[in-house]
Amino acid sequence: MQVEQNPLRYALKACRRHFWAVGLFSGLINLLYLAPSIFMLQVYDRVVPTRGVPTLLVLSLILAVSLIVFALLDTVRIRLLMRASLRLEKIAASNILHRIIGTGGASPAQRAQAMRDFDTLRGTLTGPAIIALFDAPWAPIYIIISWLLHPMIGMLALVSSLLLIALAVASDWSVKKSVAEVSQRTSQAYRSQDYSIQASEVARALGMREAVVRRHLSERADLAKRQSDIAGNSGGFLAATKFLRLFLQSMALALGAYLAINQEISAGAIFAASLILGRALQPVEQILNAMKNVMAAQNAYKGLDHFCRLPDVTATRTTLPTPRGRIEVDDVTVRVPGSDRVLLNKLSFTIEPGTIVALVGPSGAGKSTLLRTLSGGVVPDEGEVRIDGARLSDWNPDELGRHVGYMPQTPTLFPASVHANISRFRALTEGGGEALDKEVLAAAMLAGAHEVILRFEHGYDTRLAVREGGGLSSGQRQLVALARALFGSPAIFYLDEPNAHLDINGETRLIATLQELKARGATVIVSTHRTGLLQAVDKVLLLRDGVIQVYDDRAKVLRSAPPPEEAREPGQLDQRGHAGEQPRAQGGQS
Ligand SMILES: Nc1ncnc2c1ncn2[C@@H]1O[C@H](COP(=O)(O)OP(=O)(O)OP(=O)(O)O)[C@@H](O)[C@H]1O
Repeated sequence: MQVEQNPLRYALKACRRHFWAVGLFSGLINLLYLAPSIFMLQVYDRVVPTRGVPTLLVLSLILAVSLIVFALLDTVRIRLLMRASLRLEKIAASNILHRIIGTGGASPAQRAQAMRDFDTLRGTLTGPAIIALFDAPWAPIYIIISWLLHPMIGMLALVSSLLLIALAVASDWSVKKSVAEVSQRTSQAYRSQDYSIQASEVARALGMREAVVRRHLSERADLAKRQSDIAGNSGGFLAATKFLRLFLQSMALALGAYLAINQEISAGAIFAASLILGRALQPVEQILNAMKNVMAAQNAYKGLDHFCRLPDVTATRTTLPTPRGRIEVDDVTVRVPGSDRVLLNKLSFTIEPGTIVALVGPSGAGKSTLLRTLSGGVVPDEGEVRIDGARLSDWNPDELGRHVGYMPQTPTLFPASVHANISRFRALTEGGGEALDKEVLAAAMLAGAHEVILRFEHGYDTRLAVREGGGLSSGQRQLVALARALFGSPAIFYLDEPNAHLDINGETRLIATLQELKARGATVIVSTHRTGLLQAVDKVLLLRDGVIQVYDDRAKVLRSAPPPEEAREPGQLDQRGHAGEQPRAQGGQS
């Protein structure tokens, strides 16, 4: 039997029993809905003509019991749907979150949308839309009963149902495209608004507030216009449906009266016909009322189903031994997603375990892209990266991540304590304790971050704020990120400009850290624009426009004299990776 890879479909399949039960209960509920109509029929046709009070009592009792059972079944039906919603959360949420956090094949926007889509679907499972959908298939019962009352009443019920269904389909068809467009634009607008909130300080400082507000206002005005167009359109259909339902219900009464005058049906059947027809048309009206939710759920399902077709990042892989740190890059090409623009062009090189390599080159050369590719953040379009002979895709990402110390150019710390950040949230998966504290301290000390952290308001327990920078200076963030990279003594390090915000003391300390890593036999690739770090490295890899210009021993690269026409700041590497006269002094560590 083929195992379902798509977590959404798998979870929905796992809820199949709930849905079958809800379907069955819906059938019983809809049968019991007939009780008041039958009661009315009996009262008019049996009780009134015979003046049978005992019969009335018995009928009232039967009606009361039927309605109590009806209410109980309705409660159970809602509970079943709630359970299905919880089950969906239990089965699929973890896998979807893993994909959102762990997949490289989707844009940030798609990933942000995926969980919202999932919540929309879960919400729909407990809302009125789903009840209407489950009631709709039972509408034929009412048509059959109407037919039993009289074929003409049955015909009226059938035609009325078809009319209302046609209206529902037309309504769906007329707004479907705009609803999908508006929901996409709404999420884009929220994202761009979030971004502006983050960048509001810059906007204020540069006098851009008015312009930024105008930009969002025009986005909002466009959205509001589209939303009101949709609401107007759907409102028209809804009003037409209400009119038709009330009119047809009265027509059923009129037809009943006509048939009664001709003595084709009883007096009680007149009212029963009207009630039953009303009930037959109700689900269609309910669906139209809940159309917005139904469409949102449809779009959410489509989006999420598409997202869940991306490769499963939770797939189990064979555990490989701790890597020694041999990195092979074989013919790796990386392009801008969805474009032909090449960022890294057929790169091939090998780094032996225990080697420290400086990655240099002008801005935009592709250094960060290369480090992101090595760390698995970017999947190459061609070629492959191997660690100790195994392709990156053969490693379990979490297991390999434990042996990797990656420090991105923007430190990206999480809004949690400094301790939790450095320990990579290890306490959540393996529990905290003294051993973990020791490891955190060791990493912070090796990074030269210990004294800096002790000066924070609550030391290692200082919580980073949920805002850009988390309340730390750039240099402090970089030190904490370096400590996080060093945590757990990894075998491989990818450090992206770790000295960009460090003062001269910080840089000296970083050189000592690199030397310590070398002594431990770690493999390090460190990108830098400054000459200071070069004294601690074995090799230099010069990248320009995504192509390797030079990859050789440090001594050889530095021996070749810089061309006189390329003037540069002292301490700054030139475009060919050549060093200036002296390291550039930085301001005090912030
Ligand atoms: N997601 C992306 N989409 C489009 N272009 C990208 C993307 N990521 C990087 N680039 C482009 O790739 C090129 C290399 O960028 P990268 O950040 O790797 O350079 P870098 O050598 O690290 O530069 P710097 O020294 O300034 O940090 C740049 O031209 C950049 O515009």
